[in-house]
Amino acid sequence: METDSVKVDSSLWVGTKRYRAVLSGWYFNWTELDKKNREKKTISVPISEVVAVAEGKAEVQPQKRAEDTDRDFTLFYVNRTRGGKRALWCLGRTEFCCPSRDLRDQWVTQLRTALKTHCPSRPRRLLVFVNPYGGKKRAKQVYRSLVAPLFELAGVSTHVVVTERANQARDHILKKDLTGFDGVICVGGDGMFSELLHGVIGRTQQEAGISEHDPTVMLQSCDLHIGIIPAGSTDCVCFATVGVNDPVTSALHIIIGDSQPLDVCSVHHHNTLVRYSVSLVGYGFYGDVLAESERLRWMGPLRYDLSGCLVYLCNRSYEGVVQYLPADPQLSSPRDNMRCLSGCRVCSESTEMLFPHSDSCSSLYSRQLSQYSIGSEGEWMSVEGRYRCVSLTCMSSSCPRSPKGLSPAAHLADGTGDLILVQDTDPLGFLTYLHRHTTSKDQFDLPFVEVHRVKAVRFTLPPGEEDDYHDEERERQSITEGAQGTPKMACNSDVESYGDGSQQYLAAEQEEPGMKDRRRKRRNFLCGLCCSKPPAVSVWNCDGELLPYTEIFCKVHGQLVRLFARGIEDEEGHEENKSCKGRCVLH
Ligand SMILES: Nc1ncnc2c1ncn2[C@@H]1O[C@H](COP(=O)(O)OP(=O)(O)OP(=O)(O)O)[C@@H](O)[C@H]1O
Ligand SMILES: CCCCCCCCCCCCC/C=C/[C@@H](O)[C@H](CO)NC(=O)CCCCC
Ligand SMILES: [Ca+2]
Repeated sequence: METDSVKVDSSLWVGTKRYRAVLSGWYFNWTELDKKNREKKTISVPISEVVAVAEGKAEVQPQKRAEDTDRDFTLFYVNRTRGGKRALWCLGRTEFCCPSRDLRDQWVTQLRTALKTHCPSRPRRLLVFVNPYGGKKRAKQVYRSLVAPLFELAGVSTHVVVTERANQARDHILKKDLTGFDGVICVGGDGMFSELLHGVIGRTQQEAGISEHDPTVMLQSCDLHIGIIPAGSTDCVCFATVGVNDPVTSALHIIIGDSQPLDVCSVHHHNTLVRYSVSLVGYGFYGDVLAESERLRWMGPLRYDLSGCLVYLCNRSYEGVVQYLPADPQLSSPRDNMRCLSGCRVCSESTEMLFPHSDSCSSLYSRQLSQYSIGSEGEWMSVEGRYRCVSLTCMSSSCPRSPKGLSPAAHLADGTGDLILVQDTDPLGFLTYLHRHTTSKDQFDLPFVEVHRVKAVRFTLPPGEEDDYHDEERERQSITEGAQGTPKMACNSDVESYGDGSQQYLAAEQEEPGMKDRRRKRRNFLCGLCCSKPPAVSVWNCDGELLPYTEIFCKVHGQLVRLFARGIEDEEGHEENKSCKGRCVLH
């Protein structure tokens, strides 16, 4: 065996075939040799994608891990397969047989040393929240059978909390001691992710002494990583940041410590924080669909399809004034067909602009303040109209229902969001718009649709609509709350004080005098949509939660949080990998 600080090289057996194995720098390669020692194909695994190195003929399941034949070692690593068009990750496993025990021990030691040296930022201890009621209610099973064995194999220790109520995960992160944890994980859907998002951002701002309510403030970026094991109904955040909603793929991204920054939008009402969003702040169609679907929670993921059809048939549109602060058009555009893939250039270049070297931080801060100050009207654009829907998304928001998403060219970490305005149109036109979310046709190439890349958005009702608005808004609030009252599944938007009570969100139950009386005459939402006088206002859908306010201000915070993910891998790259079941083969 040839050994120096960077290279380990020896002959090994895999089954009946002989290989030349080389550990060099960032890669472990093994090349098949024929009887005349001629090199055939090489399999190459980056050290960053090695999950574990075990002595003997080891298995993933610990109970089967006993066989320690003294010349063998087993390598576990990330392997790529294909799930439809997308790349799924699974666990690769190869048993190597060495000529001697001594050589086996050297290989195991060197590979483990390489792992420690090259992968210092892998999580060692994780706090895991499992929502037993999300999606198809299979989260506990998914975690126990698919994820926990992988964490154990990789030596990641966990503290697991099976939630007993909504907001338990958020409150835990806000209030409990998190010393020693390298990340927080949710096993559930977008709602559970949102709990972690609010907990992590809230806690970081509390510790930094920053008020979350002030929309002009630059929030502190969060160090604690968030991981998502998808087990929900839409799993949009997982799908849009990983490319698939597959628990094993996500578990492997967590284990190898991938890190993907993510833009977050803060939503304010009268200078008070209402909620944070990453995937959708949507008024009109998406708000109405959510409001209706909350009543149908018992149906599970199918609730969105039924409520989507019902709301579509109601043919609603709403008036509004939309003001927006455009992002720099030189950097990117929502219609440039550039997909945000792993290692995205637009996102990397944005990092430098979002976080320039510390000495110029104060000037950036004052620049941002002036950009977002309500007085800098020069840069703001304003449009008024009647809309089928108004949507703001910080990322593509692709999901299994819509594989390219609300805005296919949006970026995960460029500090901007895409504002999509769909003006009132005939039912066929709107159906065409919706249908294009599921095909390769451009959903923005329609005369009644406009899209803008923005940094902030303000939505108000047209002058003169306020009287109607106040009645409708209160009615909506009571409906929102009615939806929250459905069995077990409370919405996130209840008011609670966190720890010292300093950071409190403005939410549904913070009601004005007279609300309780109005709530008594709660009416069926669908009836309100399809019969009698159509409502003048819709409701905002904020990442799957209904907002109790119509007039809102949204600001995008670039790269505010980090996920255990790496963005969507280039699909063409995987086409090449297909021949070797995902591992790179060099000829
Ligand atoms: N033990 C619990 N009982 C009731 N509700 C809970 C519990 N734990 C979490 N929740 C709440 O359930 C809501 C929905 O959960 P989750 O996001 O996991 O599934 P989903 O709604 O089916 O998926 P998606 O959000 O992807 O559509 C979350 O907003 C969360 O706050
Ligand atoms: C004729 C075919 C028509 C098909 C139309 C498909 C349009 C799909 C667009 C998908 C947009 C998803 C945006 C993500 C929203 C999530 O943050 C949120 C929480 O999970 N989900 C919903 O609100 C659930 C919202 C569900 C909307 C349908
Ligand atoms: Ca973005």
